[in-house]
Amino acid sequence: MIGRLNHVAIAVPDLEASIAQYRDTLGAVVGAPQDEPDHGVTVVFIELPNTKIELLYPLGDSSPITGFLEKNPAGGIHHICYEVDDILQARDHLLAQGARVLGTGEPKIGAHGKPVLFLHPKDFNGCLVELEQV
Ligand SMILES: C[C@@H](C(=O)O)C(=O)SCCNC(=O)CCNC(=O)[C@H](O)C(C)(C)COP(=O)(O)OP(=O)(O)OC[C@H]1O[C@@H](n2cnc3c(N)ncnc32)[C@H](O)[C@@H]1OP(=O)(O)O
Ligand SMILES: [Co+2]
Repeated sequence: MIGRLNHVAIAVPDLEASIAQYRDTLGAVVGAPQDEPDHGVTVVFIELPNTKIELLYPLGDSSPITGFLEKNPAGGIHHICYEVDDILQARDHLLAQGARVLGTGEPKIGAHGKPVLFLHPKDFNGCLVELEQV
């Protein structure tokens, strides 16, 4: 059911410093910061030849990454995103398997303009999973 790795997301405490580090120290192609108010984050995509890195920084008063950054003040890997062909079919299969789909259970439009869903990290070895329909 899951396909390609779409991105690995890293929550960061200082977005400008992380942008400079990926661009100047690691020599990567770094995109412009993009506010995602529906998700409570500002994102920056870093294009790698085989996948993307998504830098995450809190946006607004109730960002879903605030608690994570409090527990991990230096930042850390926050989630991985797998591609799926049919997100509703994937969701229904996962629910039938006993996995917990976060939020309302209905896909939201993600940073690439495509439907996304999140799965509870406690159901996947402590790893928050995002699914993106491509
Ligand atoms: C724009 C879009 C895109 O790419 O298109 C995005 O990615 S938006 C990316 C941002 N959006 C999201 O993350 C949406 C989905 N996330 C959520 O609904 C939430 O962040 C939860 C994953 C449910 C966590 O919520 P919250 O921090 O309030 O819960 P909590 O502090 O009570 O945490 C419950 C337990 O889960 C653990 N926990 C929390 N966040 C975690 C993470 N990212 N990875 C692994 N474990 C995590 C906590 O340490 C805790 O474990 P212990 O009990 O053992 O201490
Ligand atoms: Co993501």
